[in-house]
Amino acid sequence: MWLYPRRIYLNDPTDSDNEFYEIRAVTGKGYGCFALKDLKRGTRILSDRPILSLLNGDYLKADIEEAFEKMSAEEKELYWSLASANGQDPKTWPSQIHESVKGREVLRIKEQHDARVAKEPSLLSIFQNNCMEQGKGCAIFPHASRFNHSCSPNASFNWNSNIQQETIHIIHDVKKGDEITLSYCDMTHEKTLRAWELKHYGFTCDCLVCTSEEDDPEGFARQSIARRYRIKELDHMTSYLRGPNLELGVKEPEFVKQLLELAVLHMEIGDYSMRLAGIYVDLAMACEVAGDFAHGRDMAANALRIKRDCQGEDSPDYDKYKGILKRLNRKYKEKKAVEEQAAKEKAQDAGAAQEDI
Ligand SMILES: C[S@@+](CC[C@H](N)C(=O)[O-])C[C@H]1O[C@@H](n2cnc3c(N)ncnc32)[C@H](O)[C@@H]1O
Repeated sequence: MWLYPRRIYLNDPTDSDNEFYEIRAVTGKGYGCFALKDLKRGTRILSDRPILSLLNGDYLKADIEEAFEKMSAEEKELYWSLASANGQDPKTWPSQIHESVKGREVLRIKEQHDARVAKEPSLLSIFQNNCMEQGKGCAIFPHASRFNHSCSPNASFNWNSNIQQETIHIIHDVKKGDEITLSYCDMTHEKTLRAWELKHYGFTCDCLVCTSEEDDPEGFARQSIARRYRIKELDHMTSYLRGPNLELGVKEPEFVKQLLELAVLHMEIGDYSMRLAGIYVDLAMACEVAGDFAHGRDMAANALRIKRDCQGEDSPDYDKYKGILKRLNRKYKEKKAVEEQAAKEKAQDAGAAQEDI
């Protein structure tokens, strides 16, 4: 098995050097990644090292140029082979920057705009189109950059700081030949917002969620809109009661029901992400506060499974998730033992009472 690419490829984008997927040209999308075999949820298909990293997320053109100069000749060649979203129509972008935006941010916006509408690809236009988060900064990953977008993706990406690599995991079972996709935007957002988030990549998404018939009340698109709307509504209702405020949340009669509904909606739109894992963690904690350790451990087991499937057992905080499950398991067993002991004593008392009669 060769999960970690053994080399970076030289100006040949179709050389994936990976046993799980191959890279092929896709009409209208440049290249894309296609499964070489059936892949199960949770499979890590890639661990990728950055070729260019920036420590700050608010990078300027000069930061990229400086980092580029430090790269090897091979890496530079590879960088220029990545997709660029230049050549966009300036009329489709706002022509003014709001007066509340100041200093460095003004320069940043101008530089990025110029790179997008320029005729030729540039270091910046390529960076904008391919960069992924790396801790507090961002980076270019040679292999992870080849995955196309879908608003209902079958894989997810994550910077794993423990192993200092970008990982990609399958989040829905994939059939041999299927395209493997990531979501570049927040997939829980509604269509117009998603389109805005994707705008700088210079393409219009044609995935099933974006294109299916919206007029059909029973149709996939309508259901998808309704689900995403309800997710926003439930997020709004529950967010201030979650995490550190959970003890308050548990006192709200509808809170646990709302979190459960939120979990189901995320699964229905295919969002098996860390957000879903977070909902299950809160549900586990809420059950713990309420003394319902049986359901608590089920919720904690769901959270751990999603964490493992999206990020792997070597990801940061994996042990924290495991710890929650372990603690709830222990509390469940202790409570059960106390209940069984109480039941035994009650039965003995009843027996003794019988004998007295
Ligand atoms: C990170 S790159 C992905 C790999 C790229 N297709 C390539 O050939 O290297 C992002 C670019 O891929 C293309 N792309 C990604 N997802 C797409 C989609 N769903 N529809 C059309 N183009 C897409 C766009 O050109 C976008 O700017």
